[in-house]
Amino acid sequence: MARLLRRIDSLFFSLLSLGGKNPTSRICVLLFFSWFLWRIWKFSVAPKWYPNRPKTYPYWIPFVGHTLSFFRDGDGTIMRARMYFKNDRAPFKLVIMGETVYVVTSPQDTASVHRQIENLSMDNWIKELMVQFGATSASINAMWSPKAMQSASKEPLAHVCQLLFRLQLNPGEYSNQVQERVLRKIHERMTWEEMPTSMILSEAHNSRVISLLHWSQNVLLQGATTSFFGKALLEVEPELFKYFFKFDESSWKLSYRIPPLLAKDLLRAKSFAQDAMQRYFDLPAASRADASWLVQSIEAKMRASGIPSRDIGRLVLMFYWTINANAWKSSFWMLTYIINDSNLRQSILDEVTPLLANNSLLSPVELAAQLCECLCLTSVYNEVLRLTASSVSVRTVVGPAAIGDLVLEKDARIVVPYRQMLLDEAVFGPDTNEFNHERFLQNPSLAKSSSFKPFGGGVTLCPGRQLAQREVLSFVALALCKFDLNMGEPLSNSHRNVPELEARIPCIGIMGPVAGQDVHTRVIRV
Ligand code: HEM
Repeated sequence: MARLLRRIDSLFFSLLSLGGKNPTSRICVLLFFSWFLWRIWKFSVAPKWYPNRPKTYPYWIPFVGHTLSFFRDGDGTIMRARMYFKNDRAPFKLVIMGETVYVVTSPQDTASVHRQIENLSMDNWIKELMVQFGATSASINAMWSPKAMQSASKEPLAHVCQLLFRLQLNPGEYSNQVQERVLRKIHERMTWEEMPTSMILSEAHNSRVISLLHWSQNVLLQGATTSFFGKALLEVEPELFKYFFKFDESSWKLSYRIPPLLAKDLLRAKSFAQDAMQRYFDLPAASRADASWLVQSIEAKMRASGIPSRDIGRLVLMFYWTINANAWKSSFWMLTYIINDSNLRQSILDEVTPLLANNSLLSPVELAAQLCECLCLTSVYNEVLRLTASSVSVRTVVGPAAIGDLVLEKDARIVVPYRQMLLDEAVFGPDTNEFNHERFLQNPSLAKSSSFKPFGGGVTLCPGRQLAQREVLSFVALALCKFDLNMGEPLSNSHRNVPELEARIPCIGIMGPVAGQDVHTRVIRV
């Protein structure tokens, strides 16, 4: 050891003499030497010194780490890191804006993250999001502080809200009520007369060319917004969807705390949507009596904790985002793939037409339940989720925690990017980057694979997964059976037969198409 130190010492002085007498060159040499030592230590010595810590994917600039490459192409960065470590799928470390982020890419390690409920917590991330959503510290304290404990179980209000969501959405009486409302709304909107004019690109007798993007957005958001919030929210702000979509497109900047100067688009859209929410919560309760049990219960508990309308609006926008960010995108991708393949479309029509012919006998919930039994339709749904979900779970290490033999640093962040498993060739086959509607049909057990987790897992497993599947399948079946859909002639450069998936921008749910790309569909009244 002493010899090594003497060598470094003499190397240091030889390098310093290289800089000559000029102070600037001496500083440069010194900086280079320090950087060189840092690299050797960080990526050659430390991994051997601490074999029980996850390895760091090498980077060039301290603090900056992988930030730039991650924001340019998050998924690509994670994949390159996985390949650098010979695809052994052991957890590894990235450095993003100076912060340690452990990345977990195997089903076994994901299950281990889900099991360590006490020491790997989601709370810090939710608290940060609340700050990013602009709630005051007094309201955030009210959501988390012991003073605001709401229930006999002594859980903070933030956890009570999570429980309320699960109660409303997990199968049971409350879930039936909300599903009935959402699905009925979707049925009402899927008629020739109810097509919003904003999505119609051209019109002739009994035939229209429409934007598939706007159709899926409009129907799915109308259904969920009026069912969860009642009529008043869209009456208070008829332009809400426009700003919500702008917000959703740039919402990744919020999750990654991008400075306000580089996030003006996000901040403008967010403030507009929050203002609408505040005006909604300022209305007398009687004019919002048709809101869901969930929204009424959350509001009552927040008011009881002294949270004002302004902050209720800010916090509830987070919930609105969770409810509305994903299902319309799955609907869009499903219809896109189906109308591009006439054999597939016919197979699905063969399955669903008899069910819709009995439509008058079946309630929307009963119909949706039967659609979920259609093998071809659900295989397409699963394949769309597999190919387009970029879902992540985010946790913070708050107590002693390990994954296998690897010990995790306290306060570090853990990210589980499920896409790394959803595209695993060893599980899903060599054509894993392609849409293959027969994949789940030929091998139904894939839907139960531990690598197929588009809805996350553990205690935070998405409680909205049943509603999501039912609304998406209802929309797709109604679109195919009530209209004759064909690929429309392109009316602008935005048309693509199959748009590109926006996989570069970090996303924490279903990915949308690249901005400006759409599908122009000819819809004929039948
Ligand atoms: C295709 C559609 C959807 C996808 C892919 C999806 C995905 C996810 C994922 C991956 C999580 C887990 C996040 C984590 O572990 O940290 C999650 C949580 C959640 N999702 Fe979904 N979701 C979808 C639709 C919905 C819908 C329609 C609703 C509500 C109506 C909903 C409500 C929630 C809620 C409340 C949570 C938080 C659960 C908790 O923390 O306890 N989701 N979702």
